[in-house]
Amino acid sequence: MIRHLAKILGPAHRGALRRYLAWLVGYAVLEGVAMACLVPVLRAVFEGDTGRALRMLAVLAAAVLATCVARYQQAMQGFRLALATLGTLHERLGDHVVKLPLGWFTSEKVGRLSRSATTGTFMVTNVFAHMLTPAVSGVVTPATVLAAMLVLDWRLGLVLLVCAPLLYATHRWSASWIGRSEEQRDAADALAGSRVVEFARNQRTLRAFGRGVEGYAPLEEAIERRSRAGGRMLGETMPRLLANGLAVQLSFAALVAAGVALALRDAIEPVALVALLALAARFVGPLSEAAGMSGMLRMAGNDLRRLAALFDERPLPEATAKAPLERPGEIAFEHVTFGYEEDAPVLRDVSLRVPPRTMTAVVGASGSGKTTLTRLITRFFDVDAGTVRVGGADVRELPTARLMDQLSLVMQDVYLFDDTLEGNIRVGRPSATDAEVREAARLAGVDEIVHRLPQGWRTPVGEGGAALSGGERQRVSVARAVLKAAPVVLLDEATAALDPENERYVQEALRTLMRTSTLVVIAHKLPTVVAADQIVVLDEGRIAERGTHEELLAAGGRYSRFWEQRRRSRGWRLVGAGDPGPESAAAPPDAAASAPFASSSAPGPAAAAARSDGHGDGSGSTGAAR
Ligand SMILES: Nc1ncnc2c1ncn2[C@@H]1O[C@H](COP(=O)(O)OP(=O)(O)OP(=O)(O)O)[C@@H](O)[C@H]1O
Repeated sequence: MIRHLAKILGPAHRGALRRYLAWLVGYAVLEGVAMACLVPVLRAVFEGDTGRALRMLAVLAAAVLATCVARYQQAMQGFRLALATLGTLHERLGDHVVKLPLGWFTSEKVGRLSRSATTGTFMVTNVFAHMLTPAVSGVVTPATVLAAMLVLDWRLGLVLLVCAPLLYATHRWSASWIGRSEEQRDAADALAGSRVVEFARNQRTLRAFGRGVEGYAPLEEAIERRSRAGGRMLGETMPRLLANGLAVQLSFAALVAAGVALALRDAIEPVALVALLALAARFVGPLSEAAGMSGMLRMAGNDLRRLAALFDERPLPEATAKAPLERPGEIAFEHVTFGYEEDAPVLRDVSLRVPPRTMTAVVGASGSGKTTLTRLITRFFDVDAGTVRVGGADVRELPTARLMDQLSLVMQDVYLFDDTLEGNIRVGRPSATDAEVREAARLAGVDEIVHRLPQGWRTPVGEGGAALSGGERQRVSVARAVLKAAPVVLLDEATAALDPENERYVQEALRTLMRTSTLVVIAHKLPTVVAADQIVVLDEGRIAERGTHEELLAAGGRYSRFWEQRRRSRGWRLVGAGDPGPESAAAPPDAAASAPFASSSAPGPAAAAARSDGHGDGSGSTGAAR
């Protein structure tokens, strides 16, 4: 836990952390010493030695005072560290994640980051403010009491020493069980909470399908799991708490038995025995307090581990020297092999040159590696073998900012900031003039949206662009790319989801972009594929074919087979899976035609393509296969 805290706080607070821990340990030792001082005081009182009693009382008072000072110091330093965490952790997290490769930002990892930035930060502050003190004094104070006992009466100290491993083992055993079951109950609580939110969020869908609360299995299951976890926690906690108590009682009984045996043989004075037993009773107090916090401590430990793991994520090596961009706008893949997992290449020995100001359409079945190809250009990940070049320079030798200056991205999942329409386009080039922003918007067809919106350019688009349709968001994204005018534009042509009007604007903007930029398009639409200067057909991570539309048709290979399929698909219709007849057609004939390279191996679950003559083979797939 301490190691994780040091990592989370960063080098700037390591000194403060060390000082805090020193005060904390000092406090726990002093607490034990103060308890031990009680023994000589009681002895002197019972023996009627007032002078010695007063002297020992003064020592006890000094020990108590020192304990108070140490307690105050460690509490203040703990609060200061908690405040420092609150003040700087988000900034440190931000500084760190901004250096991580873009490929790191999967939805799962972003979700984890968001949890760590909220509950994790809260937990770190809580650890300093409330948890570390009982956790440390639960070990250090009993150890000090034991040492004092050995000094004051080695025989009773020895009995305690023999009992200590039993107490420690029982404590660890029960704490880990209690912690685990509290953790499970907490996880079940969190799951039930998120299911309720999900249930509320999806009311429209659920009601549309006539599903009430009693019919929503994930929520029912989560509630059931939560009550099971609660019951299990009770069932598992009680016997372990009892076992813990029993170990304490047994140890105490052993100590009393040994003390009485010694007293009967006059080997110890009854007064001293009472005082030592009082000290022994203090031995178990901090242990019990730490045991009571075991669940919280375990959960805090998990949160700290997750936060520390975030700081362990390593950025890709950043180039310091600027490699010259000798061939601006050119992209080259030289024998590139890459896989997300070891020994599972997704791209295999890919070599490709995209000349400046040309358009390359990348096509291929779902999972063939099209998106991965574009991710390597943006250096989301580093290649396993070979080289990816942008503007003639190895992307690994370009500082991130310089590489990003060369690229514009228009991807499927367009994210708009909770800002005005204008502000969202300006993201493409913050220094652009108003006239340039308007021109980019006009080219991408955004001005047409502006006229319809109540506050025109100043209309807020809502978080994530919620106030706009998917097609409109895509147009804003294209406008950003037009405004940025980067030498290379990477575009995932998600136009399968666009209506004809949106699609027309996007196609027009593509033509504009082609005049100034190199375009690499993950193509879904035939007009894009046909207009491309070169078409790259990917098949299981390899370039299966490359050439112009005419060249590939003439070659009579995979591309021409897809083309032929498209040609025949003019008479196809989309029917629901399991639907017996072609007459329940759901899409216009050219819906299938727009996705010539949708997967033939994995047709979409919701729709299967069938020829209108009833001989469907599924290979036409859906237009929205991506
Ligand atoms: N972040 C990731 N981690 C692990 N595997 C991944 C990741 N992204 C993609 N893959 C896998 O890599 C392979 C290629 O994926 P990629 O997205 O490049 O294909 P694609 O041709 O773009 O497919 P689609 O047309 O369906 O989007 C697939 O098998 C996919 O499951």
